[in-house]
Amino acid sequence: MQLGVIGLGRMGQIVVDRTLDGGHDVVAFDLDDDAVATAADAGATPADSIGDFVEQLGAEKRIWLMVPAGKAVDATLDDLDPHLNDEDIVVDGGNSKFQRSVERAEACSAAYLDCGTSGGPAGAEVGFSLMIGGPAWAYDEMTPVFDAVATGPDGHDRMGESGAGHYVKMVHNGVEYALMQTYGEGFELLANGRYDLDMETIARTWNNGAVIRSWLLELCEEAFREEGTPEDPLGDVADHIAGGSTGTWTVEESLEQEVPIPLIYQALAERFDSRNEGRFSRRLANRLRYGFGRHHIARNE
Ligand SMILES: NC(=O)C1=CN([C@@H]2O[C@H](COP(=O)(O)OP(=O)(O)OC[C@H]3O[C@@H](n4cnc5c(N)ncnc54)[C@H](O)[C@@H]3O)[C@@H](O)[C@H]2O)C=CC1
Ligand SMILES: O=C(CO)[C@H](O)[C@H](O)COP(=O)(O)O
Repeated sequence: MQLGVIGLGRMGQIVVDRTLDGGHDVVAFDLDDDAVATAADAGATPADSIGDFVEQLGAEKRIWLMVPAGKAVDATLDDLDPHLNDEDIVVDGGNSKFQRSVERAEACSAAYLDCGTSGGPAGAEVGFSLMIGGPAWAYDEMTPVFDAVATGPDGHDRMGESGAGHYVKMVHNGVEYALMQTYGEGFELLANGRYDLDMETIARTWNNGAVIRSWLLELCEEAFREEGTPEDPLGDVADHIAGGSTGTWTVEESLEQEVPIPLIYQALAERFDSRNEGRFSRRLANRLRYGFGRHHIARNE
Protein backbone atom coordinates (compact mmCIF):
# COMPACT_ATOMS: atom_id res chain seq x y z
CA MET A 1 0.00 0.00 0.00
CA GLN A 2 1.03 3.62 -0.45
CA LEU A 3 0.49 5.82 2.63
CA GLY A 4 0.74 9.60 2.78
CA VAL A 5 1.87 10.90 6.18
CA ILE A 6 1.45 14.56 7.19
CA GLY A 7 3.19 15.62 10.42
CA LEU A 8 6.64 14.10 10.84
CA GLY A 9 7.49 14.95 14.44
CA ARG A 10 8.13 12.58 17.36
CA MET A 11 5.15 10.37 16.49
CA GLY A 12 4.75 10.88 12.73
CA GLN A 13 8.31 9.82 11.95
CA ILE A 14 7.61 6.54 13.75
CA VAL A 15 4.50 6.04 11.60
CA VAL A 16 6.73 6.59 8.55
CA ASP A 17 9.49 4.23 9.74
CA ARG A 18 7.20 1.40 10.78
CA THR A 19 5.07 1.68 7.61
CA LEU A 20 8.22 1.48 5.47
CA ASP A 21 9.48 -1.46 7.57
CA GLY A 22 6.15 -3.15 6.89
CA GLY A 23 6.94 -3.12 3.17
CA HIS A 24 4.69 -0.20 2.18
CA ASP A 25 5.48 3.03 0.33
CA VAL A 26 5.26 6.41 2.06
CA VAL A 27 4.84 9.95 0.77
CA ALA A 28 5.77 12.42 3.53
CA PHE A 29 4.92 16.07 4.16
CA ASP A 30 5.56 18.50 7.04
CA LEU A 31 5.77 22.28 7.32
CA ASP A 32 9.31 21.72 8.61
CA ASP A 33 11.71 20.95 5.76
CA ASP A 34 14.16 19.20 8.10
CA ALA A 35 11.45 16.75 9.15
CA VAL A 36 10.68 16.00 5.49
CA ALA A 37 14.40 15.43 4.83
CA THR A 38 14.58 12.97 7.75
CA ALA A 39 11.61 11.04 6.35
CA ALA A 40 13.23 11.01 2.90
CA ASP A 41 16.46 9.66 4.41
CA ALA A 42 14.40 6.84 5.90
CA GLY A 43 13.05 5.95 2.44
CA ALA A 44 9.88 8.03 2.09
CA THR A 45 9.09 10.12 -0.99
CA PRO A 46 9.29 13.77 0.10
CA ALA A 47 6.56 16.30 -0.75
CA ASP A 48 7.17 20.04 -0.59
CA SER A 49 3.51 21.15 -0.42
CA ILE A 50 0.05 19.67 0.05
CA GLY A 51 -0.44 19.99 -3.74
CA ASP A 52 2.73 18.00 -4.39
CA PHE A 53 1.68 15.51 -1.68
CA VAL A 54 -1.73 14.69 -3.20
CA GLU A 55 -0.28 14.54 -6.70
CA GLN A 56 2.29 11.95 -5.62
CA LEU A 57 -0.38 9.89 -3.86
CA GLY A 58 -2.29 9.26 -7.06
CA ALA A 59 -5.87 8.04 -7.35
CA GLU A 60 -6.68 6.12 -4.14
CA LYS A 61 -5.49 8.29 -1.27
CA ARG A 62 -4.61 6.77 2.11
CA ILE A 63 -3.51 9.59 4.42
CA TRP A 64 -2.33 9.59 8.05
CA LEU A 65 -2.32 12.91 9.93
CA MET A 66 0.09 13.14 12.88
CA VAL A 67 0.02 16.90 13.46
CA PRO A 68 -0.75 18.60 16.81
CA ALA A 69 -4.44 18.34 17.81
CA GLY A 70 -6.65 21.35 17.09
CA LYS A 71 -5.99 24.04 14.49
CA ALA A 72 -3.27 22.09 12.64
CA VAL A 73 -5.74 19.25 11.95
CA ASP A 74 -8.37 21.67 10.63
CA ALA A 75 -5.86 23.59 8.51
CA THR A 76 -4.55 20.35 6.99
CA LEU A 77 -8.05 19.04 6.27
CA ASP A 78 -9.04 22.37 4.65
CA ASP A 79 -6.08 22.06 2.28
CA LEU A 80 -6.67 18.36 1.58
CA ASP A 81 -10.43 18.31 1.14
CA PRO A 82 -10.67 19.67 -2.44
CA HIS A 83 -8.47 16.73 -3.50
CA LEU A 84 -10.46 13.99 -1.68
CA ASN A 85 -13.46 11.81 -2.59
CA ASP A 86 -15.46 9.11 -0.81
CA GLU A 87 -13.07 6.33 -1.86
CA ASP A 88 -10.19 8.01 -0.06
CA ILE A 89 -9.32 7.52 3.62
CA VAL A 90 -7.93 9.98 6.17
CA VAL A 91 -6.67 8.77 9.58
CA ASP A 92 -6.17 11.29 12.39
CA GLY A 93 -3.67 9.62 14.72
CA GLY A 94 -3.26 12.59 17.09
CA ASN A 95 -4.95 13.38 20.41
CA SER A 96 -8.00 15.12 18.95
CA LYS A 97 -11.11 15.80 21.01
CA PHE A 98 -13.60 13.07 20.07
CA GLN A 99 -16.48 15.50 19.43
CA ARG A 100 -14.31 17.38 16.93
CA SER A 101 -13.48 14.09 15.20
CA VAL A 102 -17.19 13.35 14.74
CA GLU A 103 -17.67 16.80 13.19
CA ARG A 104 -14.60 16.41 10.98
CA ALA A 105 -15.79 12.98 9.81
CA GLU A 106 -19.11 14.51 8.77
CA ALA A 107 -17.41 17.38 6.92
CA CYS A 108 -14.62 15.39 5.25
CA SER A 109 -15.09 14.23 1.64
CA ALA A 110 -13.08 11.06 2.41
CA ALA A 111 -13.83 8.28 4.92
CA TYR A 112 -12.45 9.51 8.24
CA LEU A 113 -10.90 7.33 10.93
CA ASP A 114 -10.19 8.78 14.37
CA CYS A 115 -7.24 6.88 15.77
CA GLY A 116 -6.12 7.15 19.39
CA THR A 117 -2.42 6.36 19.53
CA SER A 118 -0.65 5.17 22.68
CA GLY A 119 2.96 4.20 23.28
CA GLY A 120 4.79 7.49 22.77
CA PRO A 121 8.21 7.73 21.14
CA ALA A 122 9.12 4.42 22.82
CA GLY A 123 6.70 2.86 20.32
CA ALA A 124 9.36 3.15 17.64
CA GLU A 125 10.68 -0.29 18.58
CA VAL A 126 7.64 -2.20 19.77
CA GLY A 127 4.84 -0.42 17.90
CA PHE A 128 1.83 1.51 19.14
CA SER A 129 -1.53 0.61 20.61
CA LEU A 130 -4.18 2.03 18.22
CA MET A 131 -7.83 2.67 19.13
CA ILE A 132 -9.82 3.39 15.97
CA GLY A 133 -13.28 4.77 15.24
CA GLY A 134 -15.08 5.23 11.93
CA PRO A 135 -16.41 3.24 8.95
CA ALA A 136 -15.65 -0.49 9.07
CA TRP A 137 -14.68 -0.66 5.37
CA ALA A 138 -12.05 2.03 5.86
CA TYR A 139 -10.66 0.28 8.95
CA ASP A 140 -10.47 -3.02 7.02
CA GLU A 141 -8.78 -1.30 4.09
CA MET A 142 -6.15 0.29 6.38
CA THR A 143 -5.48 -2.91 8.34
CA PRO A 144 -2.11 -3.68 6.64
CA VAL A 145 -0.83 -0.25 7.71
CA PHE A 146 -2.32 -0.56 11.22
CA ASP A 147 -0.60 -3.99 11.53
CA ALA A 148 2.73 -2.30 10.73
CA VAL A 149 2.33 0.81 12.92
CA ALA A 150 0.83 -1.04 15.91
CA THR A 151 2.56 -3.80 17.88
CA GLY A 152 0.91 -6.17 15.39
CA PRO A 153 -2.65 -7.38 14.71
CA ASP A 154 -3.48 -7.40 18.45
CA GLY A 155 -2.23 -3.82 18.88
CA HIS A 156 -5.14 -2.21 17.07
CA ASP A 157 -8.89 -2.59 16.78
CA ARG A 158 -11.98 -0.76 15.64
CA MET A 159 -13.69 0.58 18.76
CA GLY A 160 -16.90 1.59 16.96
CA GLU A 161 -18.39 4.42 14.96
CA SER A 162 -16.87 7.85 14.39
CA GLY A 163 -15.37 9.38 17.52
CA ALA A 164 -15.09 6.05 19.39
CA GLY A 165 -11.33 5.82 18.81
CA HIS A 166 -10.53 9.23 20.23
CA TYR A 167 -13.10 8.66 23.01
CA VAL A 168 -11.27 5.52 24.16
CA LYS A 169 -7.90 7.35 23.92
CA MET A 170 -9.30 10.25 25.99
CA VAL A 171 -10.26 7.85 28.80
CA HIS A 172 -6.88 6.08 28.43
CA ASN A 173 -5.20 9.40 29.17
CA GLY A 174 -7.42 9.95 32.21
CA VAL A 175 -6.28 6.56 33.51
CA GLU A 176 -2.68 7.58 32.74
CA TYR A 177 -3.10 10.71 34.93
CA ALA A 178 -4.46 8.68 37.86
CA LEU A 179 -1.75 6.00 37.61
CA MET A 180 0.98 8.67 37.59
CA GLN A 181 -0.65 10.31 40.60
CA THR A 182 -0.85 7.12 42.64
CA TYR A 183 2.76 6.11 41.92
CA GLY A 184 3.73 9.69 42.84
CA GLU A 185 1.87 9.53 46.15
CA GLY A 186 3.32 6.15 47.09
CA PHE A 187 6.89 7.26 46.39
CA GLU A 188 6.28 10.58 48.16
CA LEU A 189 5.31 8.75 51.36
CA LEU A 190 8.23 6.36 51.01
CA ALA A 191 10.68 9.24 50.42
CA ASN A 192 9.37 11.20 53.41
CA GLY A 193 8.41 8.33 55.72
CA ARG A 194 10.05 6.72 58.72
CA TYR A 195 12.69 4.57 56.95
CA ASP A 196 15.79 5.64 55.04
CA LEU A 197 14.78 4.11 51.68
CA ASP A 198 16.16 4.17 48.15
CA MET A 199 13.41 4.94 45.59
CA GLU A 200 15.22 3.40 42.63
CA THR A 201 15.76 0.15 44.52
CA ILE A 202 12.08 0.02 45.46
CA ALA A 203 10.94 0.73 41.89
CA ARG A 204 13.26 -1.96 40.51
CA THR A 205 12.09 -4.49 43.10
CA TRP A 206 8.42 -3.72 42.38
CA ASN A 207 9.03 -4.00 38.65
CA ASN A 208 10.21 -7.57 39.13
CA GLY A 209 7.09 -9.54 39.89
CA ALA A 210 5.09 -7.13 42.07
CA VAL A 211 1.34 -6.76 41.57
CA ILE A 212 1.82 -3.08 40.71
CA ARG A 213 4.56 -3.52 38.07
CA SER A 214 3.93 -1.60 34.84
CA TRP A 215 5.58 0.47 32.11
CA LEU A 216 4.87 3.67 34.06
CA LEU A 217 6.62 2.09 37.06
CA GLU A 218 9.60 1.24 34.82
CA LEU A 219 9.62 4.93 33.86
CA CYS A 220 9.63 5.82 37.59
CA GLU A 221 12.71 3.61 38.01
CA GLU A 222 14.32 5.32 34.98
CA ALA A 223 13.52 8.77 36.40
CA PHE A 224 15.13 7.98 39.78
CA ARG A 225 18.17 6.46 38.06
CA GLU A 226 18.68 9.33 35.61
CA GLU A 227 17.65 12.36 37.69
CA GLY A 228 18.59 11.83 41.29
CA THR A 229 20.61 10.28 44.07
CA PRO A 230 19.40 8.08 46.94
CA GLU A 231 19.26 11.24 49.10
CA ASP A 232 17.46 13.35 46.46
CA PRO A 233 15.60 10.95 44.13
CA LEU A 234 14.37 13.54 41.59
CA GLY A 235 17.26 16.03 41.64
CA ASP A 236 16.26 19.35 40.10
CA VAL A 237 13.03 18.14 38.44
CA ALA A 238 10.50 20.94 39.12
CA ASP A 239 7.15 20.69 40.93
CA HIS A 240 5.25 21.65 37.75
CA ILE A 241 3.19 19.45 35.39
CA ALA A 242 2.21 20.80 31.95
CA GLY A 243 -0.49 19.50 29.58
CA GLY A 244 -3.94 18.56 30.82
CA SER A 245 -6.34 18.84 27.89
CA THR A 246 -7.14 15.14 27.52
CA GLY A 247 -7.66 14.78 31.29
CA THR A 248 -9.95 17.80 31.30
CA TRP A 249 -12.07 16.28 28.51
CA THR A 250 -12.28 13.01 30.48
CA VAL A 251 -13.54 14.82 33.58
CA GLU A 252 -16.01 16.91 31.51
CA GLU A 253 -17.38 13.70 29.98
CA SER A 254 -17.73 12.04 33.39
CA LEU A 255 -19.80 15.01 34.60
CA GLU A 256 -21.99 14.87 31.50
CA GLN A 257 -22.51 11.10 31.89
CA GLU A 258 -22.83 11.38 35.70
CA VAL A 259 -20.14 8.72 36.15
CA PRO A 260 -17.96 9.49 39.19
CA ILE A 261 -14.21 9.39 38.49
CA PRO A 262 -12.73 10.99 41.64
CA LEU A 263 -9.21 9.59 41.22
CA ILE A 264 -8.84 10.92 37.68
CA TYR A 265 -10.34 14.27 38.73
CA GLN A 266 -7.96 14.48 41.69
CA ALA A 267 -4.96 13.76 39.46
CA LEU A 268 -6.06 16.55 37.10
CA ALA A 269 -6.56 18.92 40.03
CA GLU A 270 -3.04 18.14 41.31
CA ARG A 271 -1.72 18.97 37.86
CA PHE A 272 -3.47 22.36 37.86
CA ASP A 273 -2.35 22.96 41.46
CA SER A 274 1.28 22.39 40.44
CA ARG A 275 1.05 25.60 38.39
CA ASN A 276 -0.15 27.75 41.31
CA GLU A 277 2.13 29.88 43.46
CA GLY A 278 0.44 30.13 46.89
CA ARG A 279 -3.11 28.79 46.71
CA PHE A 280 -5.81 31.35 47.61
CA SER A 281 -7.94 28.69 49.33
CA ARG A 282 -5.08 27.62 51.62
CA ARG A 283 -4.24 31.23 52.46
CA LEU A 284 -7.89 31.87 53.32
CA ALA A 285 -8.06 28.73 55.52
CA ASN A 286 -4.90 29.92 57.28
CA ARG A 287 -6.63 33.28 58.04
CA LEU A 288 -9.99 31.66 58.97
CA ARG A 289 -8.34 29.52 61.66
CA TYR A 290 -7.37 32.80 63.29
CA GLY A 291 -10.92 34.08 62.83
CA PHE A 292 -12.63 31.19 64.62
CA GLY A 293 -9.90 30.03 67.00
CA ARG A 294 -7.34 32.83 67.32
CA HIS A 295 -4.76 30.36 65.96
CA HIS A 296 -1.42 31.70 64.77
CA ILE A 297 -1.45 33.17 61.20
CA ALA A 298 1.55 32.05 59.18
CA ARG A 299 2.62 35.06 57.03
CA ASN A 300 4.78 35.43 53.94
CA GLU A 301 8.35 36.46 54.72
N1 LIG B 1 4.37 12.60 21.93
C1 LIG B 1 3.60 11.65 22.42
O1 LIG B 1 3.99 10.91 23.35
C2 LIG B 1 2.23 11.40 21.88
C3 LIG B 1 1.63 12.31 21.02
N2 LIG B 1 0.36 12.04 20.53
C4 LIG B 1 -0.30 12.99 19.65
O2 LIG B 1 0.25 12.88 18.33
C5 LIG B 1 0.17 14.15 17.68
C6 LIG B 1 1.57 14.55 17.22
O3 LIG B 1 2.39 14.61 18.39
P1 LIG B 1 3.99 14.70 18.32
O4 LIG B 1 4.51 13.89 17.20
O5 LIG B 1 4.45 14.42 19.70
O6 LIG B 1 4.17 16.25 17.97
P2 LIG B 1 5.47 16.98 17.40
O7 LIG B 1 5.35 18.38 17.82
O8 LIG B 1 6.69 16.21 17.74
O9 LIG B 1 5.27 16.88 15.80
C7 LIG B 1 4.24 17.54 15.11
C8 LIG B 1 4.72 17.75 13.67
O10 LIG B 1 3.63 18.29 12.92
C9 LIG B 1 4.14 19.30 12.08
N3 LIG B 1 3.05 20.19 11.72
C10 LIG B 1 2.39 21.06 12.53
N4 LIG B 1 1.41 21.67 11.85
C11 LIG B 1 1.45 21.17 10.59
C12 LIG B 1 0.68 21.39 9.42
N5 LIG B 1 -0.35 22.25 9.41
N6 LIG B 1 1.01 20.72 8.29
C13 LIG B 1 2.05 19.85 8.28
N7 LIG B 1 2.80 19.59 9.36
C14 LIG B 1 2.50 20.24 10.50
C15 LIG B 1 5.25 19.96 12.89
O11 LIG B 1 6.15 20.67 12.05
C16 LIG B 1 5.88 18.75 13.56
O12 LIG B 1 6.91 18.18 12.78
C17 LIG B 1 -0.46 15.11 18.69
O13 LIG B 1 -1.84 15.17 18.50
C18 LIG B 1 -0.13 14.46 20.03
O14 LIG B 1 -1.02 14.84 21.04
C19 LIG B 1 -0.31 10.88 20.84
C20 LIG B 1 0.26 9.95 21.66
C21 LIG B 1 1.55 10.14 22.27
O1 LIG C 1 -1.28 10.97 24.75
C1 LIG C 1 -0.20 11.00 25.28
C2 LIG C 1 0.27 9.85 26.10
O2 LIG C 1 -0.69 8.84 26.16
C3 LIG C 1 0.67 12.19 25.08
O3 LIG C 1 1.93 12.07 25.67
C4 LIG C 1 -0.06 13.41 25.53
O4 LIG C 1 0.62 14.56 25.10
C5 LIG C 1 -0.20 13.47 27.04
O5 LIG C 1 -1.24 14.32 27.39
P1 LIG C 1 -1.04 15.51 28.44
O6 LIG C 1 -0.24 16.55 27.68
O7 LIG C 1 -2.40 15.96 28.81
O8 LIG C 1 -0.25 14.96 29.59
